[in-house]
Amino acid sequence: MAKRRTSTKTPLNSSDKKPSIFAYLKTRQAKTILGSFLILFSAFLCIAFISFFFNWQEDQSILTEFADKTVRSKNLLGKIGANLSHFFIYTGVGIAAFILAYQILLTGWYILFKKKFSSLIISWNWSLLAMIWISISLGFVYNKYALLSGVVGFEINEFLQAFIGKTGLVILLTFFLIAYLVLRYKVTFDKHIETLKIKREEREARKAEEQVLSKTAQEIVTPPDKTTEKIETVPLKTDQKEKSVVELSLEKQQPTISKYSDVTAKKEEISLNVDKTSGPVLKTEIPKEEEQEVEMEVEIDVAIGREEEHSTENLSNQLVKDFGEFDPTLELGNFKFPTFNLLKQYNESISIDPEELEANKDRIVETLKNYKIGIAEIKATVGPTITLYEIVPEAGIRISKIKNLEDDIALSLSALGIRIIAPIPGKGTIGIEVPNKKSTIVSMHSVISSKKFQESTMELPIALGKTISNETFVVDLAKMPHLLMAGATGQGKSVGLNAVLTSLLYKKHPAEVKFILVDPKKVELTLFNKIERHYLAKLPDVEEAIITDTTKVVHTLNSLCIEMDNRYDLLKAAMVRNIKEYNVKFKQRKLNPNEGHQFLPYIVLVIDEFADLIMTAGKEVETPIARLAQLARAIGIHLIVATQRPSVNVITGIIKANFPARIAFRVTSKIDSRTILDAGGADQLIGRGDLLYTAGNNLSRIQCAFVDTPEVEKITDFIGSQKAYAEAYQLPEYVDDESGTSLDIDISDRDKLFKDAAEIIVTAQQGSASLLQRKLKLGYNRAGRLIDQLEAAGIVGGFEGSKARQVLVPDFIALEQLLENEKNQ
Ligand SMILES: Nc1ncnc2c1ncn2[C@@H]1O[C@H](COP(=O)(O)OP(=O)(O)OP(=O)(O)O)[C@@H](O)[C@H]1O
Repeated sequence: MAKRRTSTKTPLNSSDKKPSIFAYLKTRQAKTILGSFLILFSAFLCIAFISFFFNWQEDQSILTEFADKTVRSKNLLGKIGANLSHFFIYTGVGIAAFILAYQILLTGWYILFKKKFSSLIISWNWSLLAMIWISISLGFVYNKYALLSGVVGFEINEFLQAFIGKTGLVILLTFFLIAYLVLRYKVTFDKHIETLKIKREEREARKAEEQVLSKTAQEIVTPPDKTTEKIETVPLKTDQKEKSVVELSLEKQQPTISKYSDVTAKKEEISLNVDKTSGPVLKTEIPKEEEQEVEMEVEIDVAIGREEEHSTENLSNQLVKDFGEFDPTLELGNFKFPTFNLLKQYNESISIDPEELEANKDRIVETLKNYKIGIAEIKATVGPTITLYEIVPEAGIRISKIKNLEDDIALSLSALGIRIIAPIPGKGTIGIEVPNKKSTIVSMHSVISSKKFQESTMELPIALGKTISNETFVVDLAKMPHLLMAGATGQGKSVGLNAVLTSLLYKKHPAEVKFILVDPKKVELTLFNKIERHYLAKLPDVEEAIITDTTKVVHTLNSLCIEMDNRYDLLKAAMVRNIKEYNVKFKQRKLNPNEGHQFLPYIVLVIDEFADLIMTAGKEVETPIARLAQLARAIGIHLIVATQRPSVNVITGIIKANFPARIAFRVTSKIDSRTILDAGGADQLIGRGDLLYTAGNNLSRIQCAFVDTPEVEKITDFIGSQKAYAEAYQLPEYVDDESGTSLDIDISDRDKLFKDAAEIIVTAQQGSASLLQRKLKLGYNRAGRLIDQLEAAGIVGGFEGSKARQVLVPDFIALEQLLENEKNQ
């Protein structure tokens, strides 16, 4: 039985293995060689053809003696020229063979200058038809000269005349000529009549214009005392008149300057109305700028022509112009983000107790003195729960010496949670973190309302809490790209998870992010049920969006893998590298939704109590998690995995390797700290949200923001009360081995679209459900069922993991036979 999976295989893969000769033929060099060859070959043919017309009779006798060196041909291009010409002209299509030479020249030109081949193919088709028509027509008109029509034209002529007679042949040839002109050059009778009409109107307009011009010229030329009658009665030819206007106006323009300007004004008017044929009359008079204007008009026409080539680009631009960029939030356009007042505010001003600071400083200095470590300088930075004492040791003191004294210093300060950082990276000082006697709560309100968070442009910003210097600490989950959270029970893990989710709820629209929540403890994340139709994603036909059951977790993880494969297919089709670029392209309407493209929300999978899952499901959970962790970053699937038990059999090597971002709350042993962070330190935290964060390099000590259950409830109520989507975001269906459909599917039980599906699969030679989904516009379930039925019928092979199934039927005929045989059984 088979799992239904979406394939990631594409036809492109096959092209990777093409022999290198094909790859070489696509190179510029090969194209230059081929293009040049064809152009020269066309010249060769032309010369041979022309020479053939003069020497064909003499050369006819030597055609059979091709191999004989002593026999010479009269053709300029020798025996090859004579033979080729004989073949194409005499036995071929006669004089029309020149069209062939022209087409070869055109092909060479197209190859050389990278033109589109589609128009070349059209040109070839038309040329072949023209060659046959010309050859038949010439055969009909000059049937005595076989050279003009060639044997082809002559024979077809004879044949047609025997059936339809001479008159019939004339009618037939005329019909083909009309059809050719109409189809190829779009010539129609009404168009022709219209052109004639326009031409007549133009002629009349020109006459009128000439009359105006000659009249005006006469006004300038003829002194007031002269009569105009004489000039009017002398009929002049158009060009004569043009000349006279030009010459006269140049000579005699001085006396009446005002009139001259009148003339130019009139001429300008005319120039706007008359057609291009009247251009020359005015050209000598038009000032240079006006000429440029006329030229510019032509250039504009050319530019429009060029734009049409980029039709997809234009279409998307046009769509964006007409409808604006695609707005994924439009369906929930009135959605309101939760307000700050839903979050509690605490007194968060850090109280500095100078006595405490002084006492701690004295103790540190004294302890170090006991070990003969002198201090040159000491500086304190007071944070919400911790104060950092930065020490600059006296010259000559080895840092490793201080590092080794960590436990002794902690003992003499008699305080829990002391951590020594020697040296502080990038600072050259040694840090000693000492917990404050009175810690300050870092509220979610303070971090969410901070400028840093509000103004962040991150994809998935998370306000984790505050640093030791009381700065809000914001990180991007999209960059992490997965997060591992661990800590002993009661140290603030659940609060931390809520802080992460709250951050995203305050910053991301339901269209932009979806959560998959796995909560084996069944109590921690239940509040998020209220925002199921806004923010949650779930498997189809599953009631509860929050997953508590191990089997469902396995199904969901595998379904996420399918979603991942699907998304990679979409990214590949869109030719982008990641979800961000994909969504930008989609918003710009450059991706067609009819081809399966859609706006992709980020998916955040949160697993609370990962240890529990690993204990019950082991590899079944670990494998898809590892796969997702390795591959899902580019397509916007991010994992947050939390566990109480940070032992190596829970946080295995493969998982750790793919979770570079880690958060450690307080743990009970150094070993646990090492398991989580690959470093000590988490065992020295003070709990209650005190955490160490690493993204693969430095450790940062953060006080996690505190958000309690009533606050989360208020936020989810606020969101839940707003208009939601019809249903939660649907993940692809996953059918595992046990629940898979039987392969003995009865022929009568087959889907209506079975035959269509079989034809699609056989044509594409690719057995994938997603192909059927796209082509037949089906849901995943139905496409999956069809694939099962195709497998049962022996049309596609079995399930092969992430690869597309093999197609077992090579072509249509074999498919027809197979289906026919089935019916007869
Ligand atoms: N950031 C914080 N600031 C202040 N107090 C906190 C913070 N985080 C947790 N606490 C305190 O610690 C208690 C336990 O926190 P939380 O429930 O998150 O622990 P946990 O690690 O999830 O425990 P478990 O694993 O048993 O669920 C909270 O009830 C709260 O009083």
